Amino acid sequence: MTRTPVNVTVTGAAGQIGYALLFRIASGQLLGADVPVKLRLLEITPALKAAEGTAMELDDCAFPLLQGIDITDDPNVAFDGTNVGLLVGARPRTKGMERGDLLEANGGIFKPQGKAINDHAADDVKVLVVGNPANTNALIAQAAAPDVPAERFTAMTRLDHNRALTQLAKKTGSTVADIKRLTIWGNHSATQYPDIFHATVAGKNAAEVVNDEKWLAEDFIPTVAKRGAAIIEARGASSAASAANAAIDHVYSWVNGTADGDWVSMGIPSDGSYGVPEGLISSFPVTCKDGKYEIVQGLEINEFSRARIDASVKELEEEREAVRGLGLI
Ligand SMILES: NC(=O)c1ccc[n+]([C@@H]2O[C@H](COP(=O)([O-])OP(=O)(O)OC[C@H]3O[C@@H](n4cnc5c(N)ncnc54)[C@H](O)[C@@H]3O)[C@@H](O)[C@H]2O)c1
Ligand SMILES: O=C(O)C[C@H](O)C(=O)O
Repeated sequence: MTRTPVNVTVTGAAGQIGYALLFRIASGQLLGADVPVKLRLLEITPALKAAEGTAMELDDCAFPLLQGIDITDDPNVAFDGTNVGLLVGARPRTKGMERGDLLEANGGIFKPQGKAINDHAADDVKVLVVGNPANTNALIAQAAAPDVPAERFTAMTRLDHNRALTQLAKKTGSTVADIKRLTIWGNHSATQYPDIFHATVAGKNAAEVVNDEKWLAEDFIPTVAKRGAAIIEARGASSAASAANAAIDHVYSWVNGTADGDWVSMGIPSDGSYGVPEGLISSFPVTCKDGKYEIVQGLEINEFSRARIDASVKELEEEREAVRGLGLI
């Protein structure tokens, strides 16, 4: 049977993450090796030509699953019939810009995009916000889309999750495939909390295998939380291929499910679980099945973890207050 193509919209398509992402989507890695896709590329007007260049290269790959590419600078066109929206394009922080300025500039992007999703996307639309500050940008887009179920708006913390997997594997002399049930809590920012207390390494409790709270507090957590800045320092540009890879992982898990006995981290609207105020888009451990995610319940949160989750959640609350003050939500 011929499958109906899935419409995937990528914003910021001419940017560096866009370049690392589009070819993987078109090759079937986002949704599955048997799922045809149509791509919609949204860019600002001056970057349309660059997006056209990328589209030419996509054509030149002759991907069997790629059934069309549209390029536009109009969010209403870009999100028309969209099933999966990857909101990558954002305003980067520039010199002299305060956090409030950044939130305001991004409000100008994510509010109209949220409205366009509300008015034009397919009923089953799933949204992943990658553009920073990702959690609060997702909140802005979600607030502008009251007709779309709130849980369809998610923010990316899978890159942090993947970073934490590798750091823990290195510390324990294992491979990432040996590690399960790791969690990123909170904001995709330096306050995030990578939690290994429920994780396992080859079936054994990771915190017990590590048995080194100093390493956890002074090495592992800051290394993961500040990895984005370390990449910028080393590369002279922010992470791109690893960010695109995490976006692929996030959507693939959401659509195709998580492995039995394991979970992933996603920034999702809180239902109040683990004391995270309802509605904040915060990272949680989730399992996915049949295109839906569920927060893993019943985890015991020790004092060490509680303080760190609370600190990151406090930052998210402050961001929410700031965008509320700007009339963005
Ligand atoms: N959540 C994460 O883990 C994570 C990881 C890496 C990067 N990021 C963030 O992802 C974003 C994109 O990163 P990048 O390296 O691709 O940046 P980039 O500057 O290379 O590309 C961004 C693109 O977005 C476009 N853009 C700007 N405003 C737009 C709008 N209104 N509509 C459509 N497109 C628009 C720009 O023209 C540009 O081509 C940044 O905000 C970055 O901080 C997030
Ligand atoms: O840290 C950044 O500013 C970029 C990105 O969010 C990352 O985590 O690599």
